[in-house]
Amino acid sequence: MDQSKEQRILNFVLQNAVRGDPQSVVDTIDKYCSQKEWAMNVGDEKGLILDKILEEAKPSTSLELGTYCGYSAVRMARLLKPSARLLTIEFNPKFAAIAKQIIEFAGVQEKVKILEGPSEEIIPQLKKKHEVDTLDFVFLDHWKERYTPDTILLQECGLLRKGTVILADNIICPGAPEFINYIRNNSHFVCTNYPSHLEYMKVKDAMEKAVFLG
Ligand SMILES: CCNc1ncnc2c1ncn2[C@@H]1O[C@H](/C=C/CNC(=O)c2cc(-c3ccc(F)cc3)cc(O)c2O)[C@@H](O)[C@H]1O
Ligand SMILES: [Mg+2]
Repeated sequence: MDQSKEQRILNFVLQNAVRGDPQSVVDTIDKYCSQKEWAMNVGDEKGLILDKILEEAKPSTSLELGTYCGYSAVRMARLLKPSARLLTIEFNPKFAAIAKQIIEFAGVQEKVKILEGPSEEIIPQLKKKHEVDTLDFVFLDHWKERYTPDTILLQECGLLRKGTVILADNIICPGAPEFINYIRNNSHFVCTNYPSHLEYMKVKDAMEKAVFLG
């Protein structure tokens, strides 16, 4: 049975990146996906926006929706302080298995916990089962039509606090129009748009930051 693109990305990392060096893992995935096979990682250009917003937030507890191969999990974990934690939710077991190996190869497995399953099931378990109090940072990069329901679910579960930063990928491409309409018209959030480009392409994209006001 021939390999999947995600398995080819994993193999390229195992053969070309430096074990224990998260920056080399990020750079190696970007190299593969810009030169060999496109993949839906947040990428290097939007990755720098993610880096800056994450560093400003200095989060202790972060959540990512949509792990995929673990590129953004490694990218974020490399900037977190030693005691900080990143929980990342992925419901495709094949992608979760790839991400686990990439996260371990990068040496950030102490900071990152992959929660396998659909976000709508796992989010309500975060407080009791995963000992989360409130979230300092949330990265939305899963199915775009799920950004709004999951943001509402996070609020309903009491996981947002005054100042929680939510950052959403793909506001233009593929687009999340329903989320943008919801979040920009919600007086409990202050929104900022960050124009950029689709990963590894010249196509326009953007990220949206929404800070919860409580
Ligand atoms: C059911 C909702 N709950 C979920 N719970 C847990 N994991 C979920 C969930 N949804 C999706 N996932 C996972 O998140 C990932 C999905 C991400 C969806 N992302 C995109 O569609 C996407 C797509 C593009 C894109 C842009 C231009 C194109 F021409 C083609 C594709 C670019 C991006 O940056 C993207 O993020 C997968 O790993 C999937 O298994
Ligand atoms: Mg994306």
